[in-house]
Amino acid sequence: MNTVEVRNAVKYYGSGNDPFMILNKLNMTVPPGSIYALLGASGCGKTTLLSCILGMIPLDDGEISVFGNVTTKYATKVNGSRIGYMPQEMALVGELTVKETIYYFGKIFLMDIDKLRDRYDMLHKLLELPRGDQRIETCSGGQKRRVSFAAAMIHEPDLLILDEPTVGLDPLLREKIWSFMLDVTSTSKLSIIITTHYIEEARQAKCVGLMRNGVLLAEDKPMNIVNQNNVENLEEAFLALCLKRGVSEYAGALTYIETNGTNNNIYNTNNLEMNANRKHTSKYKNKNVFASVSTESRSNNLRWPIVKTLFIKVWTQLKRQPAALVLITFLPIIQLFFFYHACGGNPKGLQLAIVNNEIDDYETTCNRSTLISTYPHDYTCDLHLISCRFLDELTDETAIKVFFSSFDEAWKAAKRGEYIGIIEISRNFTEALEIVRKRPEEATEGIIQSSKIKVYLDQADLQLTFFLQRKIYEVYTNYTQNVLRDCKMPIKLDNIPMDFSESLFGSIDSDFKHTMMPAFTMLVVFVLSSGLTLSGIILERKEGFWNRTLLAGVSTIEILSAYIIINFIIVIMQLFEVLFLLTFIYGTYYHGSYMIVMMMLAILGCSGINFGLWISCLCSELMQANLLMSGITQPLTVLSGMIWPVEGMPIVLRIISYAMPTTIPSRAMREVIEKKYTLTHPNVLLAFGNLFAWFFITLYLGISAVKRSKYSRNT
Ligand SMILES: Nc1ncnc2c1ncn2[C@@H]1O[C@H](COP(=O)(O)OP(=O)(O)OP(=O)(O)O)[C@@H](O)[C@H]1O
Repeated sequence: MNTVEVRNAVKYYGSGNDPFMILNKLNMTVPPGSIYALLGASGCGKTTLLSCILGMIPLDDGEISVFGNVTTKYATKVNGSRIGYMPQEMALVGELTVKETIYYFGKIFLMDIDKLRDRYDMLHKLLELPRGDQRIETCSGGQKRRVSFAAAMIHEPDLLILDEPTVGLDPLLREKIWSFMLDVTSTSKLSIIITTHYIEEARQAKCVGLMRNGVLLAEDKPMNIVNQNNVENLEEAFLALCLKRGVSEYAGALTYIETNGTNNNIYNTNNLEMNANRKHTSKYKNKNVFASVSTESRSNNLRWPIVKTLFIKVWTQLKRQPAALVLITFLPIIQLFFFYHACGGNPKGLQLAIVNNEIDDYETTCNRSTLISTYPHDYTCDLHLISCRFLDELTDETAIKVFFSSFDEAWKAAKRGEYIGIIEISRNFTEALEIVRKRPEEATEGIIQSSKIKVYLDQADLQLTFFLQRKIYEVYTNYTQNVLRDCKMPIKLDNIPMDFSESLFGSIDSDFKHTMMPAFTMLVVFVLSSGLTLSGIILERKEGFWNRTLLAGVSTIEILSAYIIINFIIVIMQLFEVLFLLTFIYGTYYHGSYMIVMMMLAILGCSGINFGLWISCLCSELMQANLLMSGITQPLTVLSGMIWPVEGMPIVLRIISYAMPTTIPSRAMREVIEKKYTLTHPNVLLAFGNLFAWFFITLYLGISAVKRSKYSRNT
């Protein structure tokens, strides 16, 4: 039985309307115990063919069998441990050492530790590997290639697929590797498929396949090919074969021609005709009906030794990136620190232009005597230059007063942006107020207007305007209440017949940041856990390590488990940090249950992990994923009700907002904290419903996306 047989393999790349043929009814046979050298110009489809054999990408038509397992519509499974694969790119993890890398592969193949040690020592010597404790990121290109080769060989596979293993190696080492391969293939059933650009080194192979335009021009012993073409060496034979075929480089330049599918070995230029028409109407076009052989995980269950190996690998990677570790540890604290100190504080240093027409000079006129309203000797309560009293209440805490002698001047200065507003008091302010207070029947419209303090505020900055309105109102209330108190009148007589002194929940002087804190904390937890997951997975997929691990027979779920466990630990650590900071450093008052808050944040963190998983499958580049996450974070923030109450949004946005994982849960979290709501309260139950829905939906999206794009496209 041949180790690999490829029959009439057809493979296209490109979109449905513009497919580009890479394999054109290609046939290939790899006998057991042999080295098969696949030669061909760059871009002719060698890697594509190997990927099809490995089951990383499906054929559009044809059949591949590996160890006699023929592909069908549903991929035939081959035990991953029977195959060793060295991809063209390094597909190694920079943070691991040489020894850790090779041991990693040994362990995911569940090798016995003594055997693993022996194999490592043997390969270390044979391949002249760098020191075992040297990190991969510090190895040269050639050293990395040798480590990658050793990793593919460590478990003594039956089939070794090597994509250009000897590039960048010195001739002596190349020779050493070839003699090793010749030795093992002659003494065992090991078959090796090797692609190489060094045509002459392929001389040593038992069989050579010369590939061009999506077909094998020839497949035979090197000497036979040389002899049949009456040339001196393989290079000349390849040239001669190419000249017979024509000049076009790619299979895509050919029109698909049906053949009888039996041209197994030797080139056949007659049954494939050149055609300038690149597009074609093949009945197989983009059908992807045949999946090729795919390596199989050796068990459907989670194998804990493998999960442990994967976990150790992710953890080692993490701890060897100090910057990432510091960020992961301190980012939530940093974000909360900025939030806590930047939000909710009272604006300071605002300047108000004051035009007090009642007095000429505030400093000299408004003194202790003008601040007195009652005269105990005759028990009267006559107001005197009462504007002084109002302005005395208006302290720098609210705004810095800058006096102007005319309204015009103040207006111009405010228009120049020098002042946030103007307060204007009329010339006969006290008199007018006395009339309104004591003889309201005499109060004309003019008198009423004069009795008012006019405030002009810059409405361009609404936050500041609202702040000042509130503060000026407080100043006014203090001022009237003090006057009433001096006059021995009930202070409740101040002019708004409403009392906001009692608060239903929370403190009357509740800080704005306390209101925003739950939504902000939730956003931090969700976005950080997503970001952490997606960056780890995208990098792993991009570097090809993901594919390599899958091809070793590890299941996607096992890889994901390691990520999920490690990210879950990080999320929990971050939660403790956040709660510690909020409770002990910032003294956020927690009346309610810590446990409920922790549970909410933990479920949200897990949803974030799932969400990151999903995004990592949608984007192949980290930059794309980061942009997408930024795009998602912005509406998540705006719609969370943190910046503006959800009740103020249009109905459609309100619905979207309530469906977000941060709106209802953050509201419930605030209610747990301030109103001591328990798990049985409908709002808390609703929040848990929302969080669990997010958890399960994102889990489904994440896992199904990972399964759909099992192998990353970057290899
Ligand atoms: N995912 C893809 N989508 C579209 N085209 C692709 C894809 N992967 C490869 N190709 C194209 O298919 C052709 C064959 O690529 P492949 O990597 O198989 O060539 P190769 O013979 O291995 O080249 P090299 O020796 O340089 O590695 C190339 O033209 C390449 O650009």
